[in-house]
Amino acid sequence: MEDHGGEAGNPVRTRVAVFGAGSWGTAFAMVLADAGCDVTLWGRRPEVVDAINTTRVNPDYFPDFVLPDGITATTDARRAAAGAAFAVLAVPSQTLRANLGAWTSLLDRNTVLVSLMKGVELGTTLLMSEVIAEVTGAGPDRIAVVSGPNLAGELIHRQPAACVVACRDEAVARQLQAACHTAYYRPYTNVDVVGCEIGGAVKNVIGLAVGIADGLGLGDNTKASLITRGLAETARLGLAMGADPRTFAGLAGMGDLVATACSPLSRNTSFGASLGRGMTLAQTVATTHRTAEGVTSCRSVRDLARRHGVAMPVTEAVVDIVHGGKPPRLAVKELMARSAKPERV
Ligand SMILES: NC(=O)c1ccc[n+]([C@@H]2O[C@H](COP(=O)([O-])OP(=O)(O)OC[C@H]3O[C@@H](n4cnc5c(N)ncnc54)[C@H](O)[C@@H]3O)[C@@H](O)[C@H]2O)c1
Ligand SMILES: O=P(O)(O)OC[C@H](O)CO
Repeated sequence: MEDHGGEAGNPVRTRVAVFGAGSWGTAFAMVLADAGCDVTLWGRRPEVVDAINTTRVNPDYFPDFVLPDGITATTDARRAAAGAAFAVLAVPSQTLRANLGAWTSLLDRNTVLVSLMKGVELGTTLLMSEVIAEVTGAGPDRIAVVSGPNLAGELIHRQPAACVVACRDEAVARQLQAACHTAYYRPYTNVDVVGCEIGGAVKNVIGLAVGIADGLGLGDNTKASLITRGLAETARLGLAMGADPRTFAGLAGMGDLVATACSPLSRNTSFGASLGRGMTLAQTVATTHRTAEGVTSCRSVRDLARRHGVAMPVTEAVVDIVHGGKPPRLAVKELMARSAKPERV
C-alpha cells in the first residue's frame, strides 16, 4: 500500500462509517483510509457499491480513480454503523433529517457524528449540527463538523489542502483531526461549530453570486467586491449567532469562499454562471445533476438572517435572482444603488 502519511502503522485502526458515496463522501473516505482508518462507505445504489468493492472505483463520481484498500462499501447502514468511532454524514443538507431518521437507531451511543455538509435546513433554518442534535439526541461533545476549502475534485488527486475539524469538545476535535490527517490533508481544530457551519453554508450563496457576475461577463473587481462584502455579511450573521469572528478569517470562512468563488470545479459558482448567462432556474437544474447546496440554502440563510435582524444584501439578491426570477443585471444595479455606508458595520 502506498504511504500517504497517515497512521497506517497504528495497530488499532479507527473504525469510521461514511454515509453517502457521492463526490465528497467518496473523496473523504479516501482521506480517512489514507490516514489509516478502517472505512465502511454506505451508498444507496447497489451497482455503485458493487463497483467500489470489486473494482475499487466509484464509476458515477470518480471513474478514473482507484480507491484505497481500506474502504469497504455497503448498502447496509447497520453494517456501516457497527462499531464506528465516527459516523461521517455526506448527504445533501435537505435530505439529512430523513436519512438520519433511518440511521439513528443503528448508531452506537458513543459514536461521534461528523457533518461534512454545507447547508441550512429549509423551513426550520437549522444548521446541520442542530438537525443532528434534534434527530439523534446527541450532545455537543458528540457532534463535529469538517469544513474548509475542500473541492472533492482536487482532493481525489491528493492535492494538498487544509481543513477545520470543529467540535465543542476540543478533545473530540483532536481525535477526529488524527483520524483524517495525511501528508496531503492538514486538519486544524476549532471549537466554533456554529462559525464553521455558517462559513460553509453562506459561501455557497456567495459562490452563486460570483458565478452570476461571471456569467454576466463582469470582471475581477466585481467578483472580489462580492467575495469581500459576502464575507462581511457571513461574519455579521455568524456573530449574531454566537460565532467567533476569527473563524471567518480562517479556512471555513475566507478559505472556503475563495476556493469556491475561484474554482471552475465549484458547482455553486457554475450554477450561478449559468443563471448569469441567461438560463432560467429550471433550465439550469435540468442540466446540473450535482448537489449545489446554495440553490436551496440561499432561502434558509436569508430567513435565518431576517430572524436575527442581520442585513445580508448579497444573499437577498441571490434569492431574488434564483427564486424570484429577478434579472441579474437589475439585481446588480440595485446592490450598487444601496445607501452609502462605512465599511466596518
Ligand atoms: N463535493 C465537494 O467538493 C464538497 C466539499 C465539501 C463539502 N461538500 C458538502 O458535502 C455535502 C454532500 O455533497 P456531495 O458533493 O457529496 O454531493 P453529491 O451530490 O455528490 O452526493 C450526495 C450523495 O448523497 C446520497 N443521498 C443519500 N440520500 C439521498 C437522498 N435522499 N437524496 C439525494 N441524495 C441522497 C446520493 O446518492 C449521493 O451519493 C454537501 O452539503 C456539500 O456542500 C461537498
Ligand atoms: O462544488 P461546491 O460549490 O459545492 O463546493 C465544494 C466545496 O464546498 C468547496 O470547499
